[in-house]
Amino acid sequence: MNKESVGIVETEYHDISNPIILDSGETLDEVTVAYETYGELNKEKSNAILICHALTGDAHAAGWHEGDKKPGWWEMVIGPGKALDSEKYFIICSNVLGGCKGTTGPSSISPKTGKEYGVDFPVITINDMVKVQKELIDSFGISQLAAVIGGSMGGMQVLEWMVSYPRMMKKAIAIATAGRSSPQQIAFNTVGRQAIFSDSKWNNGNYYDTCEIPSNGLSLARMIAHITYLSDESMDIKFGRGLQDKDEISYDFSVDFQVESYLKHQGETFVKRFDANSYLFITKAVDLFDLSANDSLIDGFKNVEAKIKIISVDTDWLYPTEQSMELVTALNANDVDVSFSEIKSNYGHDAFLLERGQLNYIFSNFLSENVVDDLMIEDIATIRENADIVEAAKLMLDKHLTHIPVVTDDCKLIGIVTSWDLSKSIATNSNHLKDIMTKKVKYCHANDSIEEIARKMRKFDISCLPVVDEEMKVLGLITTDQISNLLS
Ligand SMILES: CC(=O)SCCNC(=O)CCNC(=O)[C@H](O)C(C)(C)COP(=O)(O)OP(=O)(O)OC[C@H]1O[C@@H](n2cnc3c(N)ncnc32)[C@H](O)[C@@H]1OP(=O)(O)O
Ligand SMILES: N[C@@H](CCO)C(=O)O
Repeated sequence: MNKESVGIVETEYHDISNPIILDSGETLDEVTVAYETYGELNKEKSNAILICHALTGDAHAAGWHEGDKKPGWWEMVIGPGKALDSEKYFIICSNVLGGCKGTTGPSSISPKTGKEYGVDFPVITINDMVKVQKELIDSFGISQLAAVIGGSMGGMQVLEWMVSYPRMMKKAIAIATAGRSSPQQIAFNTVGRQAIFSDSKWNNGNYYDTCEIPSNGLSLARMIAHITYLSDESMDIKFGRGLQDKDEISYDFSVDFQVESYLKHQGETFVKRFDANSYLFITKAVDLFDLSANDSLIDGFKNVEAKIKIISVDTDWLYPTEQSMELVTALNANDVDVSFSEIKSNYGHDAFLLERGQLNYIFSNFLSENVVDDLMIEDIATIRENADIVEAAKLMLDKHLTHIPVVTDDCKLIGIVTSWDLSKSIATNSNHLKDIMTKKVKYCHANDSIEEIARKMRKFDISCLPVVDEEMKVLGLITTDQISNLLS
């Protein structure tokens, strides 16, 4: 552990009080969500980032569980000073619905039968997983996430969030993923499921009260899947045609090659950490994933509002760059603010779990943005509503101003007066500020992004916005000149 880590963490549990109505039409009662958080939620509840995990991940994304030898699975990007900085953001990661790491899944006890669900667990979708995450986010009283981020199946959840809850996030990053599962992706998952079904110990999903689990089937499913997470190049670099613990080939069916031993190891370690029935339900959810509407991703993305980053990996043949480009094209067609980055890596699909430098760089560039607070002028003149026009004109001349916020005695914004309004007063022969000021004044908040308010100013053709707090008290002003200076 070092100072860049969030340190010792614990998984927490949230019980959802209402039933979850699933896409299949079935309902799930008494759903529990396992989650972890890193950092502090700020007063405005505006700094939360939701991390969505991939197929076999869990809520433990960062830090260390007491006694563990390895940190959480995305330790490389989460922690003090990293792109997902726990000193700046409140980071939440939860285990998905259907999982086996604390959130309700097939190995949980059904409240109806008092026994493990097994294959009586309802078929779930990525949308159902996101519904459960939304319940967790609501329980914190968070009305908008600063960002939702995830890779692979986590990226599918990100895309689902963008479509199902378009106003619930400011930004979204979807990595090594697709808007709909391709036939090849479905094919690999179905072979994995068949491997489990063909293990007699699977016993139609009823193995929880026996001491035998379908380890052969599950480990075979993982070995097949794991090949798709690597690239030919990375296998060649890691193993070549190297032999495992021998100098000569053995002319039998024992393990000869390092790659055989490696895959065996991946299969064996997987069965110690994952439930076979969860594997069935989660891979099925991935297969069913399809965000297109009328067979078109352009139609599917028509309501997206967040600012989006799509990331692919150049050697990922499971979720190839072309699928990411399909997302970018569909988002662009909807005028969504979307950008794209391709990670250069020989790791293949799993690069999103390994490429520390590139991920930190892309994330921090995308997440860091200037907010109004960084730029606004704080030392500003204000004027009371009952002031006369001469007083406003003198103030403008003395302080070289073109805009003065009009405020109540306790400094709450009620209007704005501009040099143009003063010229108007001569033409209309008005003496009182309240007759000429703009009463329906547009304003912004200190934590609004510069991009957002620049758009607002362009839309309403205004050159200056008062900045107010939650009680409408004036904190400062921001002008188009400042924004132009920043951009130049
Ligand atoms: C995304 C989420 O949400 S979390 C889920 C992600 N986690 C996983 O998928 C866990 C399993 N996957 C892996 O380990 C993945 O390969 C990664 C991406 C996480 C790690 O990749 P890398 O650091 O490149 O590790 P690599 O693929 O080389 O595997 C290392 C393991 O293989 C073992 N290994 C390496 N060579 C051999 C060999 N010739 N024979 C047997 N075992 C071998 C290592 O001892 C090590 O074992 P350990 O993990 O039990 O300590
Ligand atoms: N290897 C990762 C990524 C799969 O997409 C996992 O098992 O979750």
